[in-house]
Amino acid sequence: QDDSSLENMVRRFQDSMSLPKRHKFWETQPVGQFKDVGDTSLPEGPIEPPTPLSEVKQEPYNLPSQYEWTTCDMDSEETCIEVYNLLKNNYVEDDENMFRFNYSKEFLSWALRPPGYYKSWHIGVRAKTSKKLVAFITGIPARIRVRDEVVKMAEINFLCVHKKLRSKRLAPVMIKEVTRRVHLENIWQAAYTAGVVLPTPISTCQYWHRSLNPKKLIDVGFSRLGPRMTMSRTIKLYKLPDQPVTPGFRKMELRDVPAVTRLLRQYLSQFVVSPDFDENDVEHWLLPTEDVVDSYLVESPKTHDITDFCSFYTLPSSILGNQNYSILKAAYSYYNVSTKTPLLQLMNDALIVAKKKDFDVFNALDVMHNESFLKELKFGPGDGQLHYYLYNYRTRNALRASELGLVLL
Ligand SMILES: CCCCCCCCCCCCCC(=O)SCCNC(=O)CCNC(=O)[C@H](O)C(C)(C)COP(=O)(O)OP(=O)(O)OC[C@H]1O[C@@H](n2cnc3c(N)ncnc32)[C@H](O)[C@@H]1OP(=O)(O)O
Ligand SMILES: CNCCCN(C)c1ncc(F)c(N2CC(C(=O)NCc3cnc4ccccn34)C2)n1
Repeated sequence: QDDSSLENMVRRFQDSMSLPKRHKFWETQPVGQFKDVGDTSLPEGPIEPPTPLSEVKQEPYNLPSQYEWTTCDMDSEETCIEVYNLLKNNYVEDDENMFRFNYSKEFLSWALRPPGYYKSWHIGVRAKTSKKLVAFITGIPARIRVRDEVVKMAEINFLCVHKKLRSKRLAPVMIKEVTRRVHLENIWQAAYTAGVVLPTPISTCQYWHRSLNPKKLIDVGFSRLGPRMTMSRTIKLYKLPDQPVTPGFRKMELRDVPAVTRLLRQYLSQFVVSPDFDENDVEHWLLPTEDVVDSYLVESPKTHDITDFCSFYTLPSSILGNQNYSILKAAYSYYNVSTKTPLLQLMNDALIVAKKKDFDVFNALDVMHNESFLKELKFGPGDGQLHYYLYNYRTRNALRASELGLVLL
């Protein structure tokens, strides 16, 4: 029996005995370790000091002999298609394998090319003979504030190993390689989220879903008909007005970038962890891009001040094995700011425009002030939890979801 299947047997046994899980890789990494949880003597901040650049490993980590590293040029349409197809067929699924994320090519191109991005952080693994892309991991640079410290970090995402190459310990090699390439740019911290528990979350959030097309959601098994509910009663329950109700509610435009940046920076300063966006970042991340990100603002009809902002990104899921539908069109709440319009009303307008754009469901995490509108706007709690992590940065203790002002894609 090769090592990995023995490893899997051991893991299944451990799980069945609910023994504390070993994290052979993560226990070697500068991350909060489970054994240290609650030890308030450990200071908040970097866990390890930077290494002198001359001491950073210059050559890539070793892969199994039949594979080779490749840098994925996301400016190339051909490479974008390869990355899109790898993720479409092998990326995150729900626990019942009914859905799989289907990030679009345009979305991936947007998500991976923010101001100051490094091509070398878009890392692929190919089979040497077929040249087939079989694994992927990405980093993008971000300035993340933790309390009063603004830290240059890498946001790590899109870790994916082809289904046929799972449980071969390829993921740790991918992670070490992206870590090495980030170190070469003199960056020593990272931020990432995952649906799985690893050493050690800085916070854990709950997903909430607001039905926009309840008939389709029930048909595909995303939701179930409530007790004592008929389909027509359910459709009526989730019905929304045809137009937003807030006077001055309109799409964001390029000319709004300075005002939206001021509004967002001020609003995000109240959270313990948040991005430190400048105007270039706001232009990239929040200017509307068709089928990728939508953003709206409220311009006071009287003063023409910009007083509120809301945004959501487009992340469809493939529906695995349903006769009538193949795609679930989902909107994910992104960054929202309310200073004059009640957040409840602002988010209801976001639901209205999302329904108008034919989204089936509007998802939101219970981060920032989202808790204040979720139940009232008829969101239901989801099955997935999202765990937030920092690499080589300890936080004093775990944060409440409402202390998080960071949304990763
Ligand atoms: C300074 C710069 C630092 C930059 C780096 C910062 C860290 C970035 C970290 C990455 C942030 C990613 C953010 C996202 O993209 S989250 C989305 C992750 N992708 C998916 O879930 C897609 C579907 N699944 C797969 O493609 C594979 O199952 C993956 C690739 C996830 C694991 O492949 P496989 O199933 O074939 O396993 P293995 O035998 O190779 O390796 C097993 C080891 O890998 C650990 N593992 C499993 N899942 C994850 C996970 N999601 N994050 C971190 N570690 C993970 C696991 O605990 C075990 O280690 P240990 O428990 O024994 O210790
Ligand atoms: C590193 N990037 C983190 C974000 C990845 N994101 C968006 C994510 N990570 C874990 C989740 F648990 C999750 N959920 C959204 C909720 C949901 O919609 N659950 C039903 C469902 C529909 N389609 C899919 C596809 C995959 C998993 C669940 N799915 C649960 N989202």
